Amino acid sequence: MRKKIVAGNWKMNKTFEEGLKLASEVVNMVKDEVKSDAGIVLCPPFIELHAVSKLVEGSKVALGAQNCHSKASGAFTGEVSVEMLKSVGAGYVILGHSERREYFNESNQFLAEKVNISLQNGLTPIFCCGETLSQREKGIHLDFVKSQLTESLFHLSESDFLKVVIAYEPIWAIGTGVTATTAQAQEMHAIIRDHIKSKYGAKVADATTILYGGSCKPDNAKELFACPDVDGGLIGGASLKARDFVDIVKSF
Ligand SMILES: O=C[C@H](O)COP(=O)(O)O
Repeated sequence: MRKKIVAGNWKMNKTFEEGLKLASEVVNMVKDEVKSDAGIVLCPPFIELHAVSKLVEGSKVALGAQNCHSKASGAFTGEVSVEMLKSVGAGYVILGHSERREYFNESNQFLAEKVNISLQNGLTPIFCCGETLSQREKGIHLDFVKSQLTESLFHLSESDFLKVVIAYEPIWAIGTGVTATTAQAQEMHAIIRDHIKSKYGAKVADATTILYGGSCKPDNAKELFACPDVDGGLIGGASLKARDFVDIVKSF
């Protein structure tokens, strides 16, 4: 049985105090209300990672970063390495989010380097993929997403690939309030799984966790998570409210 996961990507939101308050609320609600063994991951901004790691210690909640550098260390002003992330207790790192692809020109090849260094240091990449509205309208969305996976992940050995979590995030659904329909989400998730199968075989494809992201909220999470190939969510806006985030976690 593959792992179910709900990860909250806070993006560039919450001051230090606000972040600690949100994390505490999530930890307390999870303790009282969540009975499932779904993975729960909080991905705050870098400056909150250390303090949030203390708050989640001993709970069901794991910690993730929103990015890392592709090199181990060195003269890269303003950047954060995987070793630093590990040292503050991060277990996951979001890579290839469409916002980083768009605003920081991150290419599939560059992301492959980040995937490699994350895996070498024991961090689980949450690798994001997804198409624009115009790609979908042109009917090239399925091939586009497949190429993102091929170019950033398919050089990995089977054992390394098995450590990666994939997040399908249609760009047109991110922060827009427009969610993919269950049919659209299921179609792409099945295509992704099939693409993995063509490279690594059915056993690996079946074991790969594929999350959905894009305006996922408490009122649509249940139907999205009920899709056979949707294994949870990468949540943006709704992860900024503890009640909403935990309600999404409870949607399995
Ligand atoms: O990483 C999260 C996604 O970009 C989804 O964001 P959203 O839930 O605000 O649409």
